[in-house]
Amino acid sequence: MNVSSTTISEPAFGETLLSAQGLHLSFGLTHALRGIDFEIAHGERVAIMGPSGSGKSTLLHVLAGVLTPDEGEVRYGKTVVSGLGEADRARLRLSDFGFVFQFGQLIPDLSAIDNVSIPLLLAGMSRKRALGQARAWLDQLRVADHASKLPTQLSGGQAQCVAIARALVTAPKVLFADEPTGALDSLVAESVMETLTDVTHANRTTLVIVTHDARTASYTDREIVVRDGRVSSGYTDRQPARR
Ligand SMILES: Nc1ncnc2c1ncn2[C@@H]1O[C@H](COP(=O)(O)OP(=O)(O)OP(=O)(O)O)[C@@H](O)[C@H]1O
Repeated sequence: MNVSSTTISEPAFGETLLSAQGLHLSFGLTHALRGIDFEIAHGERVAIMGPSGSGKSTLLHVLAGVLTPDEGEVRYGKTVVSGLGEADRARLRLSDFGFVFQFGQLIPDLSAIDNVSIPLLLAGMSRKRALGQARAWLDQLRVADHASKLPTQLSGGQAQCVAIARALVTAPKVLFADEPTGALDSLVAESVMETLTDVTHANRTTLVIVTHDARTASYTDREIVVRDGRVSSGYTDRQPARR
């Protein structure tokens, strides 16, 4: 069972799924986004890169409908996300988007498998079924052996893989990740990125990842570089380090 109710009629693999047009956003006197345009295709894995304070996280939040731009438009399929009210954006995030953060933000008192099953239980799935699906995702993320451990008993990389499993368990169309490897040492970061890009590829999940780390970005299909709230030097297309 897929708990997500698809909000959009899904564009074909490779067609535009998410687009930003003329995005501007200020926080008081800080003009964080100063006119951002790009498109992301269904199934693409994209890294948003740039120096500290350039607007990467703000852009991710606007794309995901957490923040609304002052000017411009975010489209997800045919839906103008930036035109939706707060409640509709919250519904869209729950049904179609998944989120991973720098620190996994697992619930400390719950085992890995219970953490992963939470979104399914909240969506009304039976506990038995939710645990079965959670275990399958832990398996895909290569951490099924650690299912019964508490977050404090997991390594940083294992915890991040559990957090990714939790973000994917509802089968989101887009996974947004903000510095998912930022707290990991470089070898562990590579292993997490390899798993993350393999799993999103296998499930045809579009991946939008904010990172300032070139090695992390190298696992994606394309980089969008942001400087001073603008997309700098167009796009960098390349073959990802791993497929
Ligand atoms: N809630 C907020 N209130 C005020 N200013 C903010 C807020 N969020 C971001 N900013 C400002 O907007 C600009 C862009 O911030 P943002 O967090 O998007 O940058 P970033 O590229 O993600 O930085 P980092 O790599 O350091 O996380 C910065 O000048 C920041 O101080």
